[in-house]
Amino acid sequence: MFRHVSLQSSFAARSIARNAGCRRLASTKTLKETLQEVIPPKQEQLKRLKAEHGHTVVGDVKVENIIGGMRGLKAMLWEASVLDPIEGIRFHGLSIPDCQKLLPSSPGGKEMTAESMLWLLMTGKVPTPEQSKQLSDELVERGELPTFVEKFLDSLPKTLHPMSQLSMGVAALNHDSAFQAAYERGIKKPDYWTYTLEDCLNLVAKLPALAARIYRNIYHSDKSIAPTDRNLDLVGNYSNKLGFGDNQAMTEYLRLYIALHGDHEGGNASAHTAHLVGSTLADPYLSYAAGLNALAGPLHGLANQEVLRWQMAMQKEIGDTITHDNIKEYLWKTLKGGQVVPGYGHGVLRNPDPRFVALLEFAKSRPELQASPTIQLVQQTAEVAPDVLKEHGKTKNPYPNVDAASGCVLYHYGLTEFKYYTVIFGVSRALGAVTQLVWARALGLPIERPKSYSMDALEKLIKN
Ligand SMILES: CC(=O)SCCNC(=O)CCNC(=O)[C@H](O)C(C)(C)COP(=O)(O)OP(=O)(O)OC[C@H]1O[C@@H](n2cnc3c(N)ncnc32)[C@H](O)[C@@H]1OP(=O)(O)O
Ligand SMILES: O=C([O-])CC(=O)C(=O)O
Repeated sequence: MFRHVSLQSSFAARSIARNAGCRRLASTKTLKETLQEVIPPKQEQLKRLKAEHGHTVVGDVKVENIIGGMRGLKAMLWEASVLDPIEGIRFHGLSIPDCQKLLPSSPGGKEMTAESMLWLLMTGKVPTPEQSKQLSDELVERGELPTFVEKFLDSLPKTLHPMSQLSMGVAALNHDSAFQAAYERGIKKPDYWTYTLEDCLNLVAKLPALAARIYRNIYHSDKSIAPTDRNLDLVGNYSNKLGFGDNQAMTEYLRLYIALHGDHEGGNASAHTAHLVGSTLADPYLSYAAGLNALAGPLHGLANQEVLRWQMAMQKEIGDTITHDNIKEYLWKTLKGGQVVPGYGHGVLRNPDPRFVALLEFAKSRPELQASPTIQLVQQTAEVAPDVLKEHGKTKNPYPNVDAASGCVLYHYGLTEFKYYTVIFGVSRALGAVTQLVWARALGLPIERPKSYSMDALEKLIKN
């Protein structure tokens, strides 16, 4: 069903893969040193594009784009990943299986680490295991929360949604923003990116402690949180702090989940929001807090919570004997009730989401997950829903997206509080959002300000 990989992206992937082989032997440069190396040629590329092609037309703007949520408009610069409607996401040209093969894992594990994905997104290069480990060590050093943020989180009511708590906690971290302080001192534009990088690394480093504290506060009233283990990677510590550190399979799943959800080009609502807010030179904490608020919508990241809620309701109604026919009936009931089927459809993808495929492959590789009724229901639903959605006739993409699968493994391993699931997505999506913030400042991108029209003004424009 998958279209052949485009020549350009397979060429990029082969060349990154070849270079990865060389670099593994050679480079011990830090992330910042690597960025100092890769930023100048990109700045030159942007200058060239502006000078030579500033007026080249690459698409039309139709009225349907304007009234259809800007769907299909080629209107943003985003370096780290590009989404193909059929084959899905590529990170600097690398597909998900490429990344699984090439990106370093943690000692004793098989899944790529968040640090190695962050390195790839930021630099376009595959890190050596030493570089990935060195970035882990750097993040561990930066990972403690300010005491006032801990107290602030502890004071919030348990009934406040975990995503609201995450967004408020991230916004509060701006108390110590290096970018904001430097801006107030009066730095020059070419220096913006280094202070932005400083904030971005601090943000990524502190997210596990922040997100785990929210989980423990809401769902485990004893408030005990594991201390940071300096030998572990970012996700190893996150899993520990959540209380799942003794479950190696769960920790590996979290590594895969967090690497895969890291970036999905620029136009998705969370990434775009963080980019838009960042374009005003609001610091990375405020920018990403805004992105998290977009992620908390049920048509976007919150869908992973909705999938489990919907699936539980289906299980309750159907009972123990689940067949394709009664799943089909439940799907029709949902659609006829005027609701969307969570975990299906997509703004850009027109094929099953390769992230959904990768997460289900993980489940298929472990016997205890294969036997899980929750995971079996996800698989059975994915066998039935596309035909129902095609017959329903509205959805442009009747196939499962990542949210259809992401929660079921968490649920099986005992993280059953599904209102928390989007927080894990929020820990992950920071990887792509902060990468763009660093690059937007390094490239000197301007404040975002598209032109809008009223319907009357649009009609006038059409007549003219
Ligand atoms: C990580 C992520 O954000 S992945 C997406 C997570 N979201 C979900 O899973 C929620 C369910 N899916 C949806 O609501 C949509 O498919 C979206 C929001 C993801 C994409 O929206 P769009 O780009 O507008 O989709 P599309 O162009 O196919 O929509 C056409 C129609 O089909 C409907 N439709 C799309 N997906 C579904 C679905 N899963 N179930 C029922 N109807 C759907 C739309 O609501 C729309 O109806 P309308 O004409 O009455 O307004
Ligand atoms: O790309 C989108 O619009 C939604 C999505 O899958 C993501 O952000 O991961």
